[in-house]
Formats: sequence, structure tokens, C-alpha cells
Amino acid sequence: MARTMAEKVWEEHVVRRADGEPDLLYIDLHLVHEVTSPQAFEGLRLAGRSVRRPDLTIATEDHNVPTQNLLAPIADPVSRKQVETLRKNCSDFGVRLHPMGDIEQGVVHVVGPQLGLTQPGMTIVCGDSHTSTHGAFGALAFGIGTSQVEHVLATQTLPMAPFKTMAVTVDGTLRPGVSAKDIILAVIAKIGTGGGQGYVIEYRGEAIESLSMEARMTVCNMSIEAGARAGMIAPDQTTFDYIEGRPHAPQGAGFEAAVEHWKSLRTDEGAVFDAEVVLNADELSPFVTWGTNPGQGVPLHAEVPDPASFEDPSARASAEKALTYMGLTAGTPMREVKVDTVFLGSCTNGRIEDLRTAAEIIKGRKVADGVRMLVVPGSMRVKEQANAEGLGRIFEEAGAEWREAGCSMCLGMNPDQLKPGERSASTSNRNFEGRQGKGGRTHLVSPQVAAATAVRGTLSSPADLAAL
Ligand SMILES: CC(C)[C@H](C(=O)O)[C@@H](O)C(=O)O
Ligand code: SF4
Repeated sequence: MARTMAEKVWEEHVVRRADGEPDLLYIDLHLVHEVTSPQAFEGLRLAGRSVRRPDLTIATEDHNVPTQNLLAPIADPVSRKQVETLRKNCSDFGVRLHPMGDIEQGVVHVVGPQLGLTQPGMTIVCGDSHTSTHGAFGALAFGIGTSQVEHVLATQTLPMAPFKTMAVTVDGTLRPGVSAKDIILAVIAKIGTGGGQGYVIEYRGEAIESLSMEARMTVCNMSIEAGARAGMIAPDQTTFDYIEGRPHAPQGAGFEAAVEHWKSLRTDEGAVFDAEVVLNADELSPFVTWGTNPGQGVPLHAEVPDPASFEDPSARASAEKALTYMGLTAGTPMREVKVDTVFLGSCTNGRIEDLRTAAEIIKGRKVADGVRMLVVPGSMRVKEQANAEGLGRIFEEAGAEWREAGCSMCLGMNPDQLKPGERSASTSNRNFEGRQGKGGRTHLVSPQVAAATAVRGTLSSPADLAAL
């Protein structure tokens, strides 16, 4: 029978199947960070267990790390404790850790792919919802909770409930200035933040195939914001070229053999998805959110919507509440919305290509008066590469702050936060109330829009800069 890619990867990993019980899946790669791992390691300790496969487990410090003055002790006691606990756990249990100051340290979802650990056909888990990022390689990658983290640490397996499949087909070609971020914001606006619930989404179609790996990761990263369990993209030459030569990629003949296997993972002709959504890339334009969930978005050229225009009473109520929190009035052109801060970074858009795109726009220009721009590379490796290409200097000369790697203002678990009432244009993935600091107001945008907004001071696209 014709099968989807998700079904194939799942089947290859079933180690136990029994009637009425979830399948027990083998896990190929377990990524760990400081926020969701302490109780899991503690559980092992209490049970006198070890980590079953330390060689398939890798940890990094990302959420709580400061992005400046790395040599100083972490000032916030809670953050310091989290990081110190991870260090002790990794040392006690023999888990490889990339701590602050290490060249491979960074946001866990940037680190896995850059090391070549993330590969097609794998099952990948992490105690983090944005693990869906790794699906960009044709891996089945799930976010899991802390008790599941403990289960994987102890057994390298996980019981998993069955999933449904959804195809999101994006036909056509993206226009200049329109990016992967706009695709995924448009998908979420279309299907809603619950639209993907219970599904593994496979993104496909001409527009997806022509995306780089970085851009594919942006799309898969936000699958979870549509409520999906995971997002995937079929591996192709773009994928193989990205992986080849990375530290953990198979080498030589092993690589050729791996590619042969990876090619077999594509969804079979005639395979049936439980649901299908179609979008046309030609019709997309830069997208921004106006509300407090990632589904509350509109094209940048539109206005803040009127809550009365929502037929569904709960959507209307949520729009009203969002506008109050965001301090916005219906009918205001999105382009006139003034920001205090621009955040370029996160596991959604903190990769080298994102920095290149933004640097190209900001080069020779200045960040607007009264606006602060934070550029936070997804990993120290990305920072090194960006510096080698002269991007760090471009940001600094424009007046932006060029920081060290981490999650940073994506969720403000470190000192990088908005003050109450402050407004940001942010390349991250969540615009929830208080996400970037208590009372902070977040507009999700692409790196292109972030850079143009930094220069104009109001939500803008690169096309708006031509007039300056
Ligand atoms: C802290 C972590 C559990 C959380 C997640 O699961 O996604 C964080 O990374 C986020 O983006 O909100
Ligand atoms: S960068 Fe943001 S979304 Fe990604 S793992 Fe960190 S906090 Fe979560």
C-alpha cells in the first residue's frame, strides 16, 4: 500500500506493537536543554538508572543563557541554577554538553542540524515543542514532556499515540521579499492555531521544494503553532548537500548508502493524507501578526482587523482581547504601527541565512532613532560564520546590538526582555501575552520585515525602504 513519509519513518522505528496500546518507537536522537531536563535526570537518579544511549543524547544551554558578558556569573539565580544543574547532570550521566563559551553552543534546534546530527528518516525528540524544526530534513521530530524525557533517557524508546497525516501543498513561486516565514504565518492564519491538532504535516509543492534548508526549518519549526504534532519535508538534493561534510554526517561510501535510503523515504505516489490544504506562493506577501497568537496575522499591507468582522464568536472575543492587550485600534494600517524593539534571532530565524538576508537589507543604513535592534545568532557557530562574512560589523555599524547565542528575547528567560507596554517586531515564533517580557507586545515577522522595520521604525517591508 502507498504510504506517506511519516508512516514510513514511523514503521521503521516500531520496536513493540500490541493491540490497544501505543506503539513503542526507537529514538535515534535525543536533544536536551536546561529547562525540561532537571526532573528527568533526577528521576533516573532516584531509580538508580543510567542513560541508556549517551551517544545518542546531546545537550546544550540555550534558554537561560545571557547574550552578553558571558564570562560573568549568570546574575539571575533561577537561570544560574538551571544551567548549573544541566552541567552536573551531563557530567554525572556522561552526556555530551555544549556549554556557554563553546563554539557549538546555541539553541538546541540550531545545534542539531549544524552538527549533521539531524538526518532524514530519524526519530528525534527533545523536551521542547519546536523540535518540529528537524522535520525539515525528513525526520519525524516531536516535542516531548519531562516525564517522556526521562523515559527516553532510560530506555531510548517512547510509547507514541498514533497520528493523522495532513499535506500542506504550497504551489507556485515566492515573490521577492517574501519568505518561508510568510508561508508558515499564512498557513497558520488559514488553518488556525488548532488546525493541525493530531496531525503530522507534510509540506510539499514547488514553493517548498525551492526553499533552502534554513527556510525549510523555519516552516517546520512553526508546525507546532498550528497545533500539529510534527512537520516534515521530503529530503532531496538540497537536504543531502546541506548534510554532506558536517561533523556527524555519514562519510564516503556510508554517505552514498545513506542518500539511497533517504531517497526511499518520500511519500509514495497515490498515498492518501487524512487532510489536505493548498496555498499559492504567488499570492503571498510579507505577513505580520497583529494579535496574541500566531494565527492572528495579516499581510503587512493590510489593516488591524475589526473584531466585528469575525463571524465566530470566540474568534471575535479573542480578537477584542488581543487588540486591547496589543494597544491597537481596528483599521490602523499595519505599516503605521511603531515598534520600540526589533529582535532578529531564535530557532525560527536565527540561522546564517536569516542573518545574511537581514544584513543585506540593513547594510549602509541605520536603525531608526528610538528603536533598539537585538541580533542574536542561533548558535556560536552561526556567530562565527557571520563574523567571517562581515555580517556582525554590518549590524553594529547600523546601530544594532550583536549578541552571543541563545534563545534570548524569543521568550525572555534571560535579561533580554521587553518592558511593559513595549512593542517588538520579532522573528521568533510566539506572540503570546508576556512572552517577551511582562506586558510586552510582539509582532511576528520575517527577517526581511525585521530589518526593514528596524530602519523605518514602523512595521515595514524591504520595498518600503526604496522610498527612503
Ligand atoms: C522552555 C520550552 C519547554 C519551550 C517549548 O517547549 O517550546 C520553549 O522553548 C518555547 O519556545 O516556549
Ligand atoms: S529559540 Fe524560542 S522557540 Fe526556540 S527553543 Fe528557544 S525559546 Fe523555544
